[in-house]
Amino acid sequence: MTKYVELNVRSEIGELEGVILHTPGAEVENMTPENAERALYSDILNLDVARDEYKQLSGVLGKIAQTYQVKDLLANVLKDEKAKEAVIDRVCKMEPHIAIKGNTYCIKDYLLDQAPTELARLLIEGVPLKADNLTKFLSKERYAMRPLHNFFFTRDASMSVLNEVLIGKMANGVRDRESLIMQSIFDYTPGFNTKTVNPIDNPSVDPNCMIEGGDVLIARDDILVIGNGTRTTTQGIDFILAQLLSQKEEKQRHILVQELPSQPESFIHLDMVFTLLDVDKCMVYEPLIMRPNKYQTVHITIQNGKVLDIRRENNLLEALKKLGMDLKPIFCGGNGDPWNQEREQWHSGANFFAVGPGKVIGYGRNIHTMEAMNKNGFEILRAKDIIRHKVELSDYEKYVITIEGSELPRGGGGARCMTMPVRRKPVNW
Ligand SMILES: NC(=[NH2+])NCCC[C@H](N)C(=O)O
Repeated sequence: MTKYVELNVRSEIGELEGVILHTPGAEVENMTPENAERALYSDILNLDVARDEYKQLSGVLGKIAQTYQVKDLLANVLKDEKAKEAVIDRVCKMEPHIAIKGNTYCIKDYLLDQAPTELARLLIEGVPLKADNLTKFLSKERYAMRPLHNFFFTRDASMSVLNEVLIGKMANGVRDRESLIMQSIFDYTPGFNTKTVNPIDNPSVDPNCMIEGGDVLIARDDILVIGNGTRTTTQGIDFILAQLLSQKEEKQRHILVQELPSQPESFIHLDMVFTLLDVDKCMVYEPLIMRPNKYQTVHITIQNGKVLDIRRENNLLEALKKLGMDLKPIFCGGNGDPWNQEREQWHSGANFFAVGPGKVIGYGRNIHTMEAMNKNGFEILRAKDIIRHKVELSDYEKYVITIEGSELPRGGGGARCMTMPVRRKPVNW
């Protein structure tokens, strides 16, 4: 029996109680160098190695919190005939070619015939095109329904914000079905006891609205820090703002917006350059977050359903400090050498996932970052040693659990990108 936790996330660092994961499957290898870019990867991946590395992440998380696999959650939803039809209808609405009778790629009936577990697999791994006529035989497409290559980055397609789930409006069509699956999971799994908000269900939403979870950080229950770049547009942030305004809360709430460069691709999300580590520490890619540059920081203050104030700030850390969050930055790639900073940022060196205040997970390969963490009081513990009981987490107060990452980062992300927390304990600020 799966033990569900009620959804509630009010910080980036509160002790983790539940998290949604997706172990990379066949979808990760279903691409060629030529279409890796279309799949949003920096390179093609070796699945065996990727899975081995991933096991370190999921193994460690399994010792700390309740973990859920997307595929299991989805299969469970699909057991209900009504839910199954609704999910397939949603998919067909988003990818109409699979539903049009007579269309070469029509697979709707085939999908409806599948048992829950198999259907869940197909929805994630894709449905290969059966070459049973000339058009299909000559088609360059290998799939009637494309694989979701990026689903192991469960962070992006849905976001737990307090006790609701904001569904991502993905910047790239290849990730759209992920959002739909996440919405279906939360809509049809009563155990999470939550409500979903999906921009596309709102008829008046701006067509340029885009929001991905890698850009949305809950610094405190009254402060959202949101990246504005290639994946989350100003219209996306305005959608979130409108949601907050509609709640008409008496308490002041804040949105801090950080503009991001569009190049290189390792800057896709805010969590690639800024993550929270502890009540008083954060990880930064220093050239972007700390140094004066053209990427602006904007502070929006909301109260009683109104925008009280909207202004530019010098930088993110100063803005947070004004709100009572005085965070000491630790530099990705260490202090000093810009090459080390660039190299380690590229391999998701700033992308930490907190399992509690001062307790985080990241890639061990980024040695300069690890050295900086260690100098700031974090013990470096290998995930492998924890899984094998060579090291007990309870013996340490502040730590980084390191996972190996030679294949996983080629997909374009790190520990935060690969985790979608559903419940955290309150933080003692
Ligand atoms: N939260 C993150 N930084 N996620 C990284 C996602 C990487 C993925 N290849 C994409 O381009 O969408």
